[in-house]
Amino acid sequence: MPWYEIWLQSIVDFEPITNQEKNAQHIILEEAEKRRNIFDRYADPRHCTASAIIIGPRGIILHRHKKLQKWIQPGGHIDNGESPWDCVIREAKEETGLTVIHPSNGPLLFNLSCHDAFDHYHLDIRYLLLGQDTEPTPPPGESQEVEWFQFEDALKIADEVIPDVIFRITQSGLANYLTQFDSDGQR
Ligand SMILES: Nc1nc2c([nH]c(=O)n2[C@H]2C[C@H](O)[C@@H](COP(=O)(O)OP(=O)(O)OP(=O)(O)O)O2)c(=O)[nH]1
Repeated sequence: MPWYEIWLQSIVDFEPITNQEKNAQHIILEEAEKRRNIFDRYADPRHCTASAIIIGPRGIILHRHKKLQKWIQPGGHIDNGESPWDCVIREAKEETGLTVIHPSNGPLLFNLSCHDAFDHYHLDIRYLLLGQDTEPTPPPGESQEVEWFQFEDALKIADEVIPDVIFRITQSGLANYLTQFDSDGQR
């Protein structure tokens, strides 16, 4: 995994803005120190997942997770050898049908969360992705409930993740930046 050291350094460099993020950073670094295979979902019940925080002129994408029956961001388990930043592009495409990209200066780590997930425990690494202003087209088999939400509506419907994420979007000035795009995602 040639990208592993870059990933690890990005977790070390991450600047938490909430206690939840700070605790998650601590847990992920502790696990990474113990073993290198934290991306392998079959190696240990405690493993990394990756999530896509997709934002665009219409706000943020959420989907109603089929098993959880909760509105959360797209994401999932990381394939063997895949980097978390490639994983989020793949999962976003598989779960929403949208074309999404990383910001022009590279993958942007945006939130960390450790949570119970059925019989395992996720160390979830969340990246900001940019989506164009088009309708989601989830393929058959995936949750058909995928929608753009204005940030204030996302706060009402989604779980605990979204307040931290929207706080970071607001703090960074990204919300203002997004309003400068037209419906094709062009400046
Ligand atoms: N299971 C679960 N996932 C969560 C929660 N909160 C949360 O943000 N997620 C995110 C983390 C990952 O991005 C994604 C994991 O979804 P998943 O367990 O269905 O994984 P998957 O898409 O790879 O599907 P599968 O192969 O396990 O069926 O959901 C939660 O409370 N439980």
